[in-house]
Amino acid sequence: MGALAAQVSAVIPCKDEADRIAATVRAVAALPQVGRVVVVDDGSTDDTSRVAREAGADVVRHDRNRGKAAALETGAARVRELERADGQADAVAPVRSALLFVDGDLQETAANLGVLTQAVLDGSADMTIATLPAQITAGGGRGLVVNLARGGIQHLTGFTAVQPLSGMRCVGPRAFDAATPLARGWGVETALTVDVLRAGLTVLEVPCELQHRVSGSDWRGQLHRAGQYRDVWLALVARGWRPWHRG
Ligand SMILES: O=c1ccn([C@@H]2O[C@H](COP(=O)(O)OP(=O)(O)O[C@H]3O[C@H](CO)[C@@H](O)[C@H](O)[C@H]3O)[C@@H](O)[C@H]2O)c(=O)[nH]1
Ligand SMILES: O=C(O)[C@H](O)COP(=O)(O)O
Repeated sequence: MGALAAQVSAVIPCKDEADRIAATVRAVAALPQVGRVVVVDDGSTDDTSRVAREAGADVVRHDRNRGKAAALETGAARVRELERADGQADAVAPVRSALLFVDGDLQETAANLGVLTQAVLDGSADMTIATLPAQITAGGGRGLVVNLARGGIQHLTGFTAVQPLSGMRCVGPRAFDAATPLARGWGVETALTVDVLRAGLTVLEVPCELQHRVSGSDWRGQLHRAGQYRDVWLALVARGWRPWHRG
């Protein structure tokens, strides 16, 4: 592994992404900054693990579905385990790489994630967050979850996030420590932003040409949003947000 590639480790949480994960893994692995790609199969009922392994990822599997935040924690722990093993082999103290959190459904567009790493590696930000362009497929949301997350983050930190739910992030070691243990489920991104800012660290949103699978307006999509709303709400309340006290 070259010096540049040792600096970033990708963690890809996945639930039933067998159709998309191979392209995502290959695109991320080809980024010159990325030294490892860890896929966490979060209790998929399809072939996600096998396909990810065949595409070249290190794969860890949850026996049952535990949610995105748990998958990210498992992936981060796996990265540190691999780093410790490397350190022992080389008889040097392990270097903690920055973590690149990547959703499994980005496919080839994950090749554009390199722009997230620069500010973290040069020390000008502790965490970067990708902002996505308009998506080719229209989504079915009304902005309820996004507005909840944006308003809560703003209230708790003063920071206005353009895309507060975006899961594509490059997280430096100090930022990850500040946000650990991660908030559960879909609350993880909102809580990461709050915790990292409250630790006095720097967060930067970076435009990134990504396309992902958007949630529709059918019952499945709305159920998904209800879960997102619950987890974001819980993460904000756990951090002291009290919407019922606002005058
Ligand atoms: O129980 C689960 C469910 C999903 N995933 C994976 O998590 C990623 C994001 O899930 P997805 O269904 O694509 O989320 P979105 O509806 O697109 O959600 C948006 O909002 C989420 C926060 O609510 C963020 O995590 C996402 O990055 C952002 O794209 C994907 O790789 C999934 O396979 C898990 O690991 N475990
Ligand atoms: O579709 C989306 O953008 C997310 O699921 C969030 O939903 P929202 O539109 O209700 O904020």
